[in-house]
Amino acid sequence: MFVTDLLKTKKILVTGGGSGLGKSFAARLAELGAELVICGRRADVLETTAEELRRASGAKVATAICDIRDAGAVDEMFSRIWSEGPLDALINNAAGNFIARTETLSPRAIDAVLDIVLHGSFYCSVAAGKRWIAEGRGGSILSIVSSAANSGRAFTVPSAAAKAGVLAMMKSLAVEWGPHGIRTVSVAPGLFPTKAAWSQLYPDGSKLLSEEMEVPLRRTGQHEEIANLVAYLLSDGASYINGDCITIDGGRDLQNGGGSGVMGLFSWTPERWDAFRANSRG
Ligand SMILES: CCCCCCCCC/C=C/C(=O)SCCNC(=O)CCNC(=O)[C@H](O)C(C)(C)COP(=O)(O)OP(=O)(O)OC[C@H]1O[C@@H](n2cnc3c(N)ncnc32)[C@H](O)[C@@H]1OP(=O)(O)O
Ligand SMILES: NC(=O)C1=CN([C@@H]2O[C@H](COP(=O)(O)OP(=O)(O)OC[C@H]3O[C@@H](n4cnc5c(N)ncnc54)[C@H](OP(=O)(O)O)[C@@H]3O)[C@@H](O)[C@H]2O)C=CC1
Repeated sequence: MFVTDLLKTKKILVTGGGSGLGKSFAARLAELGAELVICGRRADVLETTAEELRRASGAKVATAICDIRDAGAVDEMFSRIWSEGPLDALINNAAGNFIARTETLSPRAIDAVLDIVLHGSFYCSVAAGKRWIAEGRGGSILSIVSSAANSGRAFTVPSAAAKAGVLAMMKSLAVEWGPHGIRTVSVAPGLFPTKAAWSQLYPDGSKLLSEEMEVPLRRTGQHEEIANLVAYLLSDGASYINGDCITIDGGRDLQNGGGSGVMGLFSWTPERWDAFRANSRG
């Protein structure tokens, strides 16, 4: 659907690009000619993905091991990237999330999500923006948020709050950094199956409705569909889109608002919650 060199001159950092949706974004951007850097905490995951992408597209794909909760590590990563040439775009995709009753969350559990999603996205955005501004060059920042940023969402409250913070940051920067030629745009995905999201958010018994019935189009999203949107938004064709948030969810948010997708969780017993906690990542 796009010319094959749509992103040929672009160098793009995808945080959390080693797995899930970030990996699918990286694969599509590489196919369209972009040079990539993917970052995350797990070296083996990053290397395996980078090798796969290089083999499939012939693109230049670098990896950076970085915990984006650490502001110093983020700045070092950006200095290393810049030493080999500036970025044209940043995708704030890395995230952490899990279902829990909010009253049971420890401070560390709250911080684990807020630090990755809100602070991590903030550190990366500033690390990119200050370099672009100092050099008098433009750039684009794309953040993956969620419709919970607008509506809130029961049982994933730190994620909803953090995504709302990211969305406010993106809208604010659209205005503040627009005069520097820096564009921001957010994407709010609906249901796009990934191993991590499904194990952390949708264990058996969490839903009253089948996934398909939550979505007016009666199916979950395909990674290719959101990857194409991301590619377009980072291309020169989208050069006048600034500060907006695009929802891509088959109409799910219009049907469900912020709450009905979690109704199954209201009937969970404390034992059921303990069993989920014992089996979840982290
Ligand atoms: C249904 C509809 C929804 C619908 C919702 C739809 C909205 C979709 C929007 C977003 C979707 C996504 O983000 S999907 C992306 C999902 N991907 C991920 O989550 C991958 C990355 N996740 C992670 O790395 C981990 O899960 C995470 C806990 C966040 C960070 O790991 P760390 O190793 O840094 O942290 P840990 O040391 O293990 O844990 C930190 C603290 O968190 C606590 N903790 C960890 N898991 C916990 C859990 N399940 N319940 C309670 N508490 C938990 C630990 O006990 C620690 O607290 P103490 O015991 O006090 O020390
Ligand atoms: N899948 C879906 O249906 C939906 C997803 N989203 C959003 O889409 C994005 C991708 O989610 P998804 O692909 O499902 O989840 P994944 O867990 O597969 O992806 C998250 C990525 O972020 C990385 N990451 C997590 N914490 C850190 C950290 N502290 N520092 C650096 N990297 C980190 C992980 O790598 P590592 O663990 O190696 O660090 C992983 O590669 C997220 O922003 C999520 O909120 C929103 C709505 C729905």
